[in-house]
Amino acid sequence: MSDLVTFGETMLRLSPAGNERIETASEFEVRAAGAESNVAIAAERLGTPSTWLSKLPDNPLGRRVAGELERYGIDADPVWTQEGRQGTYYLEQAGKPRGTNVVYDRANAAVTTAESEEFDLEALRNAEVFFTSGITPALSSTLAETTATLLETASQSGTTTAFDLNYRNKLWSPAEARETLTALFDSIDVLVVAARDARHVLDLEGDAEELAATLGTEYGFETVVLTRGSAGALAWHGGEYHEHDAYETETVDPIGTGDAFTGAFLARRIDGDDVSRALEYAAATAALKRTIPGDIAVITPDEVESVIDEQTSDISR
Ligand SMILES: O=C(O)C(=O)C[C@H](O)[C@H](O)COP(=O)(O)O
Repeated sequence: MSDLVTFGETMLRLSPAGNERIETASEFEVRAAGAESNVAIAAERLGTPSTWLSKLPDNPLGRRVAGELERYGIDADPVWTQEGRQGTYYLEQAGKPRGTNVVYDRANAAVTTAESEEFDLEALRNAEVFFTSGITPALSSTLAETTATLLETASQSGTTTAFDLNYRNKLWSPAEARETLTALFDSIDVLVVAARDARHVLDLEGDAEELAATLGTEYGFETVVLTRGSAGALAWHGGEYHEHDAYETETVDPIGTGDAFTGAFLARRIDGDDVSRALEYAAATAALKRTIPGDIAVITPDEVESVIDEQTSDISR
């Protein structure tokens, strides 16, 4: 039985080798990548047994995804189907002035037809925390309904529900996202949201404390975690604020930073840490993730502790 159950799409991520452009690249690195499996793996690596629920095409591409996720020790428990595609995304990483670009190829992915009856709802009811993100309901109207049903099912059974707003501009408009996502808020206990999305998507104003408190009181969340990139994170919990700076990091691959942060935060909350300590852990895990290629936080608890204790060095020998 897993303490954390997550639900969402995992794609194959294809990135040109050696900083080539997508247009001209002849070699692509292939990795599994998806917000909800990234969160499950980060939590699992920190000692929280985790299950990822999804739907994959029963073909070599789907098996490529499941095989990679299993390697990290999570219970990858997808529904297998003969219909639908394996979603992919192409990632071209670049610094200023170009910036990183993502090209999605995920229409009609197998997961877009996933309905709640296809999943083991007992796993969800027995979990400590159920997690999904704002990407999932953006993928199809069926998935928007399934996301709502799974959140309600978990919530009604006393499972804590956690949600990362994860706004993706290439999937829907802020107004569409606001309408769909705010309708889910009633069944969500813990909201993680980037400060820019709180402003841009949820249409809120104010500084970080005002944004978090407005969300907490207006929607009745137990905890709101506002992420602010290199400016750190702020949490509102039961009317109190907790803040943590971002740790210094040399970025090799920024993708998956938010998921690593959330996976670590949930793992530590499940383990009984208070919000401040969980934030510290989350910030350290996020900093480590940025030093690792791929979406996935391949980290250990000792490494996270070392970042917190500032005992990291250039060479360990
Ligand atoms: O499904 C999508 O559209 C995704 O974007 C999957 C992403 O690779 C991760 O969710 C990384 O997101 P961050 O942790 O915010 O960097």
